[in-house]
Amino acid sequence: MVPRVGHIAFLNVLPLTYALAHGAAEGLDILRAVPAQLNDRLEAKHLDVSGVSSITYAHHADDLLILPDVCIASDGDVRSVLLVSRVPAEEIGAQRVVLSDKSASSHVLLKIILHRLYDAAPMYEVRPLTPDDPVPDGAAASMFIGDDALELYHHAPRGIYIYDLAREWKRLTGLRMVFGIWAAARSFAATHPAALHMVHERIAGAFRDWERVKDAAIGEVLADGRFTRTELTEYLGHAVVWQLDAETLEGLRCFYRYAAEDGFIRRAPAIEMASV
Ligand SMILES: C=C(O[C@@H]1C=C(C(=O)O)C=C[C@H]1O)C(=O)O
Repeated sequence: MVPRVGHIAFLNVLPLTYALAHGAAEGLDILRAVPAQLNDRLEAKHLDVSGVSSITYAHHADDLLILPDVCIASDGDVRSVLLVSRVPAEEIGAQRVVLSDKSASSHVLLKIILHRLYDAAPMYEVRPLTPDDPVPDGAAASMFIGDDALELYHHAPRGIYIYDLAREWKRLTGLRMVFGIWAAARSFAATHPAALHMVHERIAGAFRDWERVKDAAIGEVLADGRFTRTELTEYLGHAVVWQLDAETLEGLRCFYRYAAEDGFIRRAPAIEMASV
């Protein structure tokens, strides 16, 4: 049996991208896609294990288990999850806000932040977005994630207000924000424990190896000229946090609690980890 594994096609998981390109993909069937697509594929049982949005687990906790040790989080500024606005956030009110169609967790995060910190209740619309046209006509603001957001962070258009949503979350809660997790289908975990162990070890091992390979890994992605070495070094392992430890789990529990309180999920799920 060849495990079907979803891989997030963003720089925020470069340690794993690098490992997969250097041997760790052997014996795995890898699907590379943005989080929203991987969420759908894991929910539809077309994948056995995947990097997904943390909010996906809250919607499907009966079918999924969280993999221990690894996640995509930040402790304050993350740089790649942004509200990009024509007006200060205090003035968004009931105007239109466009949400990136690549995301799911950050939709809920933005709604929590705008509701709790800025007393706003916008009309939300999910659409594809591009950094060339950061706030489409007719909208007051938009929300970007991933490499496009990181590009806007480093090349903010004139006259546009940029809010780092992980910084806003830290201001609201004092906690870390967990955007992404790795989840396994419960049915796969029950029937293929050895394969699950192998997949988890490949993923966790990639992040353990990061210090050793990071200069080479960053070197490989510099060629497209989108980011500098300094930008990527600061982003990977400083802004982005990959350890799913007790402190990070506290942030995840709080995210689920607020999401439930504000009506975006039915209830905060108990966090159940896969045994690997
Ligand atoms: C920090 C990030 O976290 C991501 C944001 C996600 C979401 O909003 O659903 C899901 C997975 C992560 O890749 C990012 O993409 O920049």
